[in-house]
Amino acid sequence: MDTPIIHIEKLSHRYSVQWAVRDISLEIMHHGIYGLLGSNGAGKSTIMNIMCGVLKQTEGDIFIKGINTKTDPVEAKCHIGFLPQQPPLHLDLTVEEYLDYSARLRYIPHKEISKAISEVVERCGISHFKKRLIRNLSGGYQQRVGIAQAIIHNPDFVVLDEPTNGLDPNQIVEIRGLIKEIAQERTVILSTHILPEVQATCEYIYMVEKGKMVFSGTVDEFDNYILPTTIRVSLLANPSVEELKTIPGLLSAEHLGETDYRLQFADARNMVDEIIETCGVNNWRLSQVYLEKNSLDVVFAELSKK
Ligand SMILES: Nc1ncnc2c1ncn2[C@@H]1O[C@H](COP(=O)(O)OP(=O)(O)OP(=O)(O)O)[C@@H](O)[C@H]1O
Repeated sequence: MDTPIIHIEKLSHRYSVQWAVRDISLEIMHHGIYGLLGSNGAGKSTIMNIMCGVLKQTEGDIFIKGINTKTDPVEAKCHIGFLPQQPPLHLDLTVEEYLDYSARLRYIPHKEISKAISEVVERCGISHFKKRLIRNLSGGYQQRVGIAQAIIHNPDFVVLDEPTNGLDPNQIVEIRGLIKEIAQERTVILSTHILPEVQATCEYIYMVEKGKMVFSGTVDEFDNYILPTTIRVSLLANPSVEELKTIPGLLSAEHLGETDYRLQFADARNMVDEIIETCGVNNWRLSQVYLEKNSLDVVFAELSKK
């Protein structure tokens, strides 16, 4: 069997007396973007800091490509790239000087540093700013430099803590594009509490609340976490709500105005066929029918209560 890129086993962490992370386990086998979701104070940064070896866990183990971060931290860190919530930039260095410094920290052999810098600035779209002081770059470009330092040693596993925080909408789109590119050949875990970000970038979601894992699944599974119970229909024949009660399984119906109705079921997922059939038999002239899904905000709020 292949070795997972990251394997977390029963991770717990306590700051003095208070547990911030409790019994988290997960395993990632493939490249792509994985979202770590959770409200403020849920434990995301703590988990990420432990994954990257910035913080030593109270209990549990983390293996990066089979290497235990606790017993072989230096070897494990060769495979990890990290962009913390506060990018560790040196504002008075140029982009090139800073990346040279980052490369040395990553033990890239001296002869290979210049090539590594050229490749990473190209990849992150900052070649034209190589000689510029970091303090004179916009927030979006500073974030690109932060991502560049995280991947300069070509790690398989990259952790990005709220990578689009504080950026304007255009910069957010650009940084998301860059993250998608780098995730083609790596596993990227990013933390956020911005739900559209998860929808726009992630393939898989882990959600933590009060330090515990409350959800693990695909974005579609997250989307469908709360059972849809309502279906919207447009009926050109304008039947009365009373007449609609012949639809099998219907709990209640509401007339929303003009030709629009909301139909309520215990579980609305498989009711569309029944509705189409009943509308046909009664000649209600169905012109539109769709399942009303819960928004990601509603799912997030529901999971936050767990
Ligand atoms: N150094 C620390 N000492 C004591 N408690 C801490 C420390 N760092 C974090 N905590 C506590 O641990 C819990 C988890 O915090 P953490 O920063 O990991 O959450 P988070 O999900 O990253 O939040 P945010 O989205 O606000 O960054 C919180 O209750 C926080 O107050």
